[in-house]
Amino acid sequence: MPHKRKIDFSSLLSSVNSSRDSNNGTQSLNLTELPANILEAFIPGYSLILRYALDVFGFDISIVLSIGLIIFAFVTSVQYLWDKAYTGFSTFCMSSVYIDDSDDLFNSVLEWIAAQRMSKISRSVKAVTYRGSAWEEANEDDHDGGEVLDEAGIFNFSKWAARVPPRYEPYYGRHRFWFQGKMFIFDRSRRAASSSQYQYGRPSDEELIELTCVGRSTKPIRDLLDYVKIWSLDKEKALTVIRRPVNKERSRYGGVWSRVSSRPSRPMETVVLEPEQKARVLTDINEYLHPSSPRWYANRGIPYRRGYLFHGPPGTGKTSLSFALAGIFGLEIYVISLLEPTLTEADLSNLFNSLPRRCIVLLEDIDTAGLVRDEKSDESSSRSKAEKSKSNTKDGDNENSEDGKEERFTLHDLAKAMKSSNRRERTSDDVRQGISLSGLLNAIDGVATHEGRVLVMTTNHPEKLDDALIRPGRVDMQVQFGLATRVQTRELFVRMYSSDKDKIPERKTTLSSPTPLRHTTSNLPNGTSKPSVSASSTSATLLDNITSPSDLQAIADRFAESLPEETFSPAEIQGFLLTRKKEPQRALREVEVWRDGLLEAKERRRKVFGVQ
Ligand SMILES: Nc1ncnc2c1ncn2[C@@H]1O[C@H](COP(=O)(O)OP(=O)(O)OP(=O)(O)O)[C@@H](O)[C@H]1O
Repeated sequence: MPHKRKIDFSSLLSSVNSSRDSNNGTQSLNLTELPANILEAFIPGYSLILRYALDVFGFDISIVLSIGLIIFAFVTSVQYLWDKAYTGFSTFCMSSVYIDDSDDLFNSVLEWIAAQRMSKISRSVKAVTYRGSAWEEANEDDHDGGEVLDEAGIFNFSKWAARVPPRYEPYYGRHRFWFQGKMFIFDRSRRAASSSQYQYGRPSDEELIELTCVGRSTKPIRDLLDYVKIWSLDKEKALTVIRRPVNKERSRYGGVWSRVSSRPSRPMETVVLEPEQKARVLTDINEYLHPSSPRWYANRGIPYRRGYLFHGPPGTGKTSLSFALAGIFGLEIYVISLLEPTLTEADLSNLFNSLPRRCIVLLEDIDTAGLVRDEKSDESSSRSKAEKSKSNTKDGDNENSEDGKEERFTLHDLAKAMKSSNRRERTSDDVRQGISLSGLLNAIDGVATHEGRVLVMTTNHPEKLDDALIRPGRVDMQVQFGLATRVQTRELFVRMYSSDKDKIPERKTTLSSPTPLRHTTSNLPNGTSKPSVSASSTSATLLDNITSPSDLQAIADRFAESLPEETFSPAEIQGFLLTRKKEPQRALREVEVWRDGLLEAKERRRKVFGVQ
């Protein structure tokens, strides 16, 4: 029989036992004495409980406690040793890459991880409510609203949204996963927010992802990140990312960009413009963005920047073309409103200096921004503007009316004028304090860090702009947008009644226009490359008793003939068609009534505002 071995805890318990008399004169303890001595020190009356349990149940709980204590000590020391060994191993034999939550990669990695098996089988995941954009929710042809329509056939958005499952991503902590035969560790952690970081009025914690792999090189992780970037790009390749300056109420620091959304890239052919007009802009930007251009500019000492001024009445496609350009060239679009009251010149300069290598910066409604020079230069610039305004009237078009003072009025003009005057009343003082003309010019000219960007400024009133703002070098090409011509009206009609599956034939567009463009003036000679913009054949959707695509074309012709040339903006025509979006025949029937009503309303407003 093996002899039961006594454990010598004498040194451990010497302090506890110092007051205790030893009956047999030895310091050795048995298992029952061990917890009694220790627990006695922590739990007053423990020996009484022990004796009571022994008397009543005849069971010595000290044995269980002793064994428990030994197991606990064993596990703790193994864990301690393991941690030490792991720390040593990871220090010398593992590599890590950290990704901050302010980086785009953070979301890409999270999304990729969420799509992996590891997130599906993990027992510790974070559920994130899916907040997709409207366009992600359904296709146009998903007509079976079945369960989300109420008895009256009304679409209920809450019901619809409730059907979208949440996204599951790994929770904070370490998670292992395999990629291309290698093991990686994904560690997501959170750092307490500093007082400067606010989101929705409360401090927002910062998050960090650590990707680790075995080996002394980060190459496998870099490969993984390359893969994730391409995965993410493939997913988003049809999207245009839109960024705006971070709202100062959310962050103490101004002059920082944040991603507001991404939306499907606007196909160039959905912007109805003169093909030559599009071609000229496309060719110019295409040449500018070519990888060999920076060297070309550098060799000639020219700052590598390109600026465009899109001007014309409201609703004629200036913003639409900017987004379509971003889509076609795969650029992100950075939108700045100079009317933002909290925007300072320092912020503006930071924003420009933190632009990526290639992007489109969109400065909208630049004329309403209340940019001012000192009074002297104001006078001289207004003189020069008056002269320019006169010369513009020579161009005719829809720019100015007979007396050369006011523009032709449209509903959009009216809305815009009211909006602008409100804005001016509300913000002119703020803006004067915030952004001056020289502040904007400094930001645009800036240091070399934002070379490579495409600057697009839009305005309804180019004649109000200071010459300094639109001089060559700051604005290299001006593009004038006009009210809808008959051809454009026709195109808008056909596009409206064709489904996504159908391709609309675009009027032939190549990137280099052989004929000079009436509406476009370029300050620099144009490019050489001539990639072509696709023009495909079509069939239109059959709607509203239209039996063939040629019927649609015929109706479109009649529709276009019903509207006077260059009187309505594409936005106005689109607005009319949208309210009859599945009924081309009805649109044709009702267009004359709409036309007369709108002309009358414009006339009335013209009289009220005393505009010719
Ligand atoms: N040339 C066009 N081709 C296709 N759609 C157009 C065109 N012009 C305007 N639209 C439509 O009208 C709406 C407004 O257009 P957009 O915002 O591009 O006009 P804008 O000229 O930038 O106006 P604003 O000067 O008021 O900012 C958009 O929904 C757009 O689809």
